[in-house]
Amino acid sequence: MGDRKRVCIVGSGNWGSAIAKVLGTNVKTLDQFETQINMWVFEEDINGRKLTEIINTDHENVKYLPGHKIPENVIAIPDVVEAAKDADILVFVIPHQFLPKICGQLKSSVKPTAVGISLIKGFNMKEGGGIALISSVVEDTLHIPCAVLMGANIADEVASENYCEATIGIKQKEHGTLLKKLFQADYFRIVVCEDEDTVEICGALKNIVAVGAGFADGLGYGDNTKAAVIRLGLMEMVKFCEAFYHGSSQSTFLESCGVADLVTTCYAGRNRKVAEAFVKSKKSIEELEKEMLNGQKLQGPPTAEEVNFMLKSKGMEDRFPMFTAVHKICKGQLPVEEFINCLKNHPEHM
Ligand SMILES: NC(=O)C1=CN([C@@H]2O[C@H](COP(=O)(O)OP(=O)(O)OC[C@H]3O[C@@H](n4cnc5c(N)ncnc54)[C@H](O)[C@@H]3O)[C@@H](O)[C@H]2O)C=CC1
Ligand SMILES: O=C(CO)COP(=O)(O)O
Repeated sequence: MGDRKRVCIVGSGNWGSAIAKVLGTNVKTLDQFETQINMWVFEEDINGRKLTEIINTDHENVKYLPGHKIPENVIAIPDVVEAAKDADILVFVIPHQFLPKICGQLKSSVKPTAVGISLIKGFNMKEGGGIALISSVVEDTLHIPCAVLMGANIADEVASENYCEATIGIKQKEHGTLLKKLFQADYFRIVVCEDEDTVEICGALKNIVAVGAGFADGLGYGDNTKAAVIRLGLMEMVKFCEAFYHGSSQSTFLESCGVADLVTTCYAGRNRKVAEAFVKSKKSIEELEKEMLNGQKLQGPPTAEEVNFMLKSKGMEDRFPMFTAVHKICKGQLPVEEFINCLKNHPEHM
């Protein structure tokens, strides 16, 4: 029993709650893990009841994943330090903009032998310029290794147990087998890949492309246009890895974290949906996020801003016309009607 690993899920939004279902179910039958999983919940009041109390009593996250039960061995805890203090495996799954603050709170309390895995899609802007991977924020702040899990994983579909795949990116091969055991289910198939940076960058960048796909939908273009947006987006993702993260393997883009996540998000994700409404309603992205997502967060627009922060500082905006146009449109610096024009002279066509 002493060797059983304790798991803590840091986050309980739409994806956090779906993954709690996967992990809570898995640990009940695996002797490598303790059967209780702590889940940190950003506390809020829902019709006079605390969300932690609702999850611990009714076993459902009624706000962020309604209609799906969370196993009763997943315990919701409102204090992140308390939730994480004995954990051997920390699963990070919160909107990326909140991660630095949470890591700051955890800084001096996580086990030095713990291992992290980030399911978070986005980057972190560095104070002195440039951007950092979310996994490296975890590693640098908590001084533990951090793997990533990315894939074509719309949370509600995973919670419904519809067959899908995901990619674990991990540099420390020795932890890969254990993490795969923890996450893999009959309907959720995992491939472990050592090209961790590329896996993570794919997950972050595809949300920018999804915003572009939503713009194309909102402007009334059809499926050929959407396919072109997806393809050019993929080319920019590949080029981004070549320019800034050496050693990417082309085959990583063929894993679930690459092409598959792009496709699912460009057809069925929240970024696509809100971007389409942005074109049709003329409201701001911020207003629409509040109106349409009931507390869930978009990762595409802030990621476009983070990427632009770096591209602009390096004078490289022209080499990434889609990433640049998405950012400028979200910020009101470019009319959305110009989106397709920005793609007509893409470096891919020169
Ligand atoms: N939802 C999905 O289908 C998928 C999401 N992801 C990624 O997983 C990450 C987490 O996404 P979701 O679980 O969907 O989150 P979400 O979009 O449901 O966000 C809501 C969560 O953020 C929390 N929150 C709100 N304000 C906060 C604050 N100030 N500090 C800390 N937390 C706060 C809320 O309590 C809630 O748990 C994101 O990076 C997302 O891109 C990845 C794959 C699928
Ligand atoms: O990352 C996702 C699917 O893998 C979810 O994308 P959205 O945040 O656009 O819903």
